[in-house]
Amino acid sequence: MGNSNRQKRHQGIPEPLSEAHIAKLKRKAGLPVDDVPETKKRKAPNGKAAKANGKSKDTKAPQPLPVRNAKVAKPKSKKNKPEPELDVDDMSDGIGSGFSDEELSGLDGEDGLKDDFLGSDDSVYDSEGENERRAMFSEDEDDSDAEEKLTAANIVGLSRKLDKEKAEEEAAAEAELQETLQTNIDIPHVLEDGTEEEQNKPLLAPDLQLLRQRISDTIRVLDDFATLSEPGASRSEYTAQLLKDICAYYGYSEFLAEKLLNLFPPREALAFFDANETPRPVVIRTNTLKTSRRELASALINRGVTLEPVGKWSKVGLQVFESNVPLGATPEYLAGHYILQAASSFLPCMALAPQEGERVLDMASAPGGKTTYLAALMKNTGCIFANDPSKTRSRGLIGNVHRLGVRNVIVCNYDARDFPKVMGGFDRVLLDAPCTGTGVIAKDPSVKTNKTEKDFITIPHTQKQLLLGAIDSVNHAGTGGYIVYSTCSVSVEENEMVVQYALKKRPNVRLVSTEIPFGKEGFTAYQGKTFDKSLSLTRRFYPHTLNLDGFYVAKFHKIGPTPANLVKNGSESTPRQQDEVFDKTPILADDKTPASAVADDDFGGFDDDEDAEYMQRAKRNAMRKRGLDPKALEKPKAQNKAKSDSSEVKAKAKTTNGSKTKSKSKSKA
Ligand SMILES: C[S@@+](CC[C@H](N)C(=O)[O-])C[C@H]1O[C@@H](n2cnc3c(N)ncnc32)[C@H](O)[C@@H]1O
Repeated sequence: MGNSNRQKRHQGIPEPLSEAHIAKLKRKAGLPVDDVPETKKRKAPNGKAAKANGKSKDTKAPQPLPVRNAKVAKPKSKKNKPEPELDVDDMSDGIGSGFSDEELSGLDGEDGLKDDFLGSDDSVYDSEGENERRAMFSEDEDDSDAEEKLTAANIVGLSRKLDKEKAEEEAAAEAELQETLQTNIDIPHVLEDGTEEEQNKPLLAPDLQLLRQRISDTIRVLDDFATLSEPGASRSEYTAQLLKDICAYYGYSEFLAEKLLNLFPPREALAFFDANETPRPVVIRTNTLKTSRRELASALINRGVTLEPVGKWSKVGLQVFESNVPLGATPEYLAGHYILQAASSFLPCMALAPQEGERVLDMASAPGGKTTYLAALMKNTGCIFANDPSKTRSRGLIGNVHRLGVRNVIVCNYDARDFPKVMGGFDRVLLDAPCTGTGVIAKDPSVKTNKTEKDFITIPHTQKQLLLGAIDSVNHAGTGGYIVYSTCSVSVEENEMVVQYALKKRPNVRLVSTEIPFGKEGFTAYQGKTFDKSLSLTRRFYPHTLNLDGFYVAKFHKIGPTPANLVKNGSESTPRQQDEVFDKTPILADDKTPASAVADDDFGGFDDDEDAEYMQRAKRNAMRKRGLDPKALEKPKAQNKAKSDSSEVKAKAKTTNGSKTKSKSKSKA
């Protein structure tokens, strides 16, 4: 079995829906059958080309003029390929473009996905051409025409005669077709009969096969509404029926099904709902801090694990095709040579592109899949603050950091909305935001029913606050100044609307390319709302096109400090940030103030006051770099002293109060 077939089976890209039935009906009615692959007909001897053109026997379709170069038929055949509205270009750019990874070649005997990833079969066009050429010189040709054919002078006349005949026959066929259209067309009966009350009765045991058929029929009608809709029925009636059936068939709340249905054209929506029923492939990320992909692949293959490269775009990802061993318990896993991770999780890290030696903040980091990837990209240099307010989830993060041999991470537990108050000056910030999870329904089907309208208000609200915090924590003047915002949701409320909000509230940031060469562009308009044009630089990833989790990635560049008055004046400011802006862009060592500029000129002279100012500035910078609030320096010494005196007294009092108190104060320390 080739890679592409395996990929299709395991990655669960939904099969395009069968059009055979409607094609049959259309042929019966003498309608052109544009969307049905004609593979079999093309292979038929003597290439009955009239059939391939969608004309039935009965319509006495004219024979086509002989075509010497059979390849002219090719574009037409291509047009006739089934069109499941999938992101073919994206697939070929991304996963499907062949993993000719030198590291892996020969390890599992697979060259990766081929160009026929979607099952296109160009070879049929060649065989069609061959048949047509043979028919042209066949002994069955009419001898009575032979003389005319051989007379060069008659060629023009003959050609005109044939053209005329052809035109007449075509006109007759068209008239017949119109007549058939009026009388014989088989319109699927999709809309439910009965009163509204009867229609709303829940189906106790829905017949899934019938439901599926009706969903397919409804989508066909919506695709070709003018021809296939019942007289007098409106498009919205069909859409309502589709929504109802999708809820019953896949088990979604009507609220969520409608939200998701609105994201796509109906046929693509069906592919999306189908893809949510199939698990995404198991993927492992090689921990390059400890091993290479080649070494890891060979070790796992020796253990009976069948692997495939995830894609050209990831030099570390390996897709697990089959495994007889538990992947979370192999010696390689325990030694930290890999982590089990969704391929989509690579994307925001790749977009952030942290550099060696930088200072990075991972704002919502547990359980650390992305933190540890960032650490590997930075080759364990620089410093990553891995934050997550959930201490329980942070245990997983700490476990991963240790297991994977990461040495440049500091774990902290803040609500990241407060982060700019805590510290700043980061070169890059990753905000992999908490979200509704509408991109990972395959992993967590409870999302189908447990997400309410309220969630799509409160969660985006938090996301907006977090994103402003991320922006205000970045140093615009250093090597980076980048912020990546990502969610595993496909909803516009959590993606484009959050990004649009940040652009409005922080004019000191711009969207830049994620540099991810696949995925769909973010929306620049949606349901009557328009967003900044630069939103097209953000990327949407869908399970039905790329077989990745549904995911969203936006990358910002900060080009200046946040104006201090901005939040106060903003009409939609969020409650937590109404009072102050905490832009922690640090004062750089080489910042010139008028005082220091004078000092430069006065080289050699010493001035105690000036030195004190320098020292104070250096202390403030050092505190910021250590993540401390430099305002603490400004507290009057006397007050500090009084405080420390009183705490000394308290501590002394405690030590005299027996061993229990002693151990308590020790553990506090
Ligand atoms: C999508 S998960 C992060 C996954 C993580 N980046 C990884 O790759 O392993 C979202 C995280 O946001 C955290 N979170 C929720 N509210 C938060 C807040 N106010 N500030 C920071 N993190 C928060 C959750 O605890 C959760 O761990």
